[in-house]
Amino acid sequence: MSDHELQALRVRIDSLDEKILELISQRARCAQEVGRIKMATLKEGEEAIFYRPEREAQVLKRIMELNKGPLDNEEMARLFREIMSTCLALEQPLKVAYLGPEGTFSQAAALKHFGQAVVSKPMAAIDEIFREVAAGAVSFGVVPVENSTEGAINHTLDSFLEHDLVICGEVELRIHHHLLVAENTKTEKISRIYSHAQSLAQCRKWLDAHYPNVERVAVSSNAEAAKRVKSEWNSAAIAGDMAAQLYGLSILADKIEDRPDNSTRFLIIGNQTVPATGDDKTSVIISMSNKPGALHELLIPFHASGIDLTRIETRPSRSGKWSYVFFIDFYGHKDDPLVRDALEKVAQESVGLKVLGSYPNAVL
Ligand SMILES: C=C(O[C@@H]1C=C(C(=O)O)C=C[C@H]1O)C(=O)O
Repeated sequence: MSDHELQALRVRIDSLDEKILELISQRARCAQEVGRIKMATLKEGEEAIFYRPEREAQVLKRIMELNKGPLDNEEMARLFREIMSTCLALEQPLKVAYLGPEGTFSQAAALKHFGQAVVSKPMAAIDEIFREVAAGAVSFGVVPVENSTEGAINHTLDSFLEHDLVICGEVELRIHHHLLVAENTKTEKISRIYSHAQSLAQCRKWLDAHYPNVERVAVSSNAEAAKRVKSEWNSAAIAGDMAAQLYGLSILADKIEDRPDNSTRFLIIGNQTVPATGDDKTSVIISMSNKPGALHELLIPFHASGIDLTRIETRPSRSGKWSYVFFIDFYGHKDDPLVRDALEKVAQESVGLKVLGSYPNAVL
């Protein structure tokens, strides 16, 4: 390519950037106007809700449908995710609590879901995230709920039994673990590997093959593991890209998770119920009396209405020895007539039914 052609393309890019700049500014002014109308139409005692998860899901889906390349749909949606996040911050910066410290996968999930313009607040434990949201100190919380290799995150499920919060969204994150070391680590003398118990479990086979005799130490988070390695010459950590960058560690072995599709699903918890988008999921907790065939009976109304269950998890109910509650997720919104019918029947059969929330199916 001649210099002349290159120069012409750069002039073209400059002119396109000017148009993009003008369009983004116009879009931001529209979002500001939406905010102004929301404030003006507020009834007495009502709190303004600027963030609309259902609307954001629709905007992203539409962009993915309209996209003709060369950027793939996910990349394009991610750019729009950031534009929306920044526009929303003009109305009101969202405060979001996640499982800290900084650099955890929970933080990565929060930023993936809400975009970089949120104010994110690290919490020390899952239960504290629930409390922070319940107290109104943050608008939303991000909590891990299941991992494709290791299954349910029981702390999160149990917290739903103790708090009255609404699930407003979900986000799935591919989890890539790396073996990380600090500058001063003697890599041939590693005698200890730190990580969160979940991550150690997700890399069990790799560790058995490569470091069978090294002590595995479970700590409160991957980021905490990364932090510790900074000051110990004989240890390594298992954590992700964010923690590696944040704590200035280098990658001794990358993508060491046993399953290549290793992913974690996170839930967004808040106080607002989310209207239907036409592509939603619902999560419920059901307690049944402890009698033979209880689970079968409970599932009949879902089956009869053709509702597609995506997950069922059992936990001790905490209200009696050997009594259980079921966490069930399914496609559909609680206001869909079919879902409403099925839930009414389930309520009749069960001891207790609690709808945790209906929310848009994860777009990104
Ligand atoms: C602009 C709005 O408010 C927020 C910003 C959005 C955006 O930038 O597209 C979308 C939904 C809301 O989170 C709206 O409700 O439409």
